[in-house]
Amino acid sequence: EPPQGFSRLSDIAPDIAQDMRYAGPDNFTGHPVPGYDKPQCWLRSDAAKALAAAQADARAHGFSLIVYDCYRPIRAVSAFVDWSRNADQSTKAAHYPRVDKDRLFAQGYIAAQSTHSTGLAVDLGVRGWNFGTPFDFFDQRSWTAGKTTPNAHANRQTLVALMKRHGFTNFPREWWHFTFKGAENAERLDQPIE
Ligand SMILES: C[C@@H](N)C(=O)N[C@H](C)C(=O)O
Ligand SMILES: [Zn+2]
Repeated sequence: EPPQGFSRLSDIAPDIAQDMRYAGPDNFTGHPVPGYDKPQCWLRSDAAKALAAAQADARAHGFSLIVYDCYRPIRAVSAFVDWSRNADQSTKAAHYPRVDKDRLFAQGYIAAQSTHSTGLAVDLGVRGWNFGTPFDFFDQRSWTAGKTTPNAHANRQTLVALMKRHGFTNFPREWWHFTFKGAENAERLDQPIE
């Protein structure tokens, strides 16, 4: 069960697609991440309701959201730190071709104290849209205002504007990462998603 004050996004917004990357091997570590025992999006209920409103807004404009990560247990963040210090480079080409993996935290692409652990951050895109780079491609080309095609730039701007209308702020180094109001000072949790 989600912690007190949290909801399963599937209960609040069942038509938002979920591709929970850290629950399986298709992520920058190349393995399922500790703490993600089920491929479910959990969020603080206020953020989940705001995301449901964003999805209704998106639908009214002819598109639909897909989430990649929501609440992230602290143990998962610890696993990311351990991964950044090990010698495995198998995901470098797909996820961090121009950054040393042990610099990903210092460069801001992964947080050692993540707002995801509060349940007030979400990584997402739009079904069928091209954003110029894939989710979790840690590179200047993924910066929201970074160099990309006109279409991808327009898609990023549309997503940022949509999310802003519903209380979410984009992280300028990752077009996919958004935080809801209050995320910086909220409690971080370690309950696994199970
Ligand atoms: C790792 C990436 N998906 C992400 O969420 N990055 C931010 C900075 C975080 O780890 O909180
Ligand atoms: Zn994120």
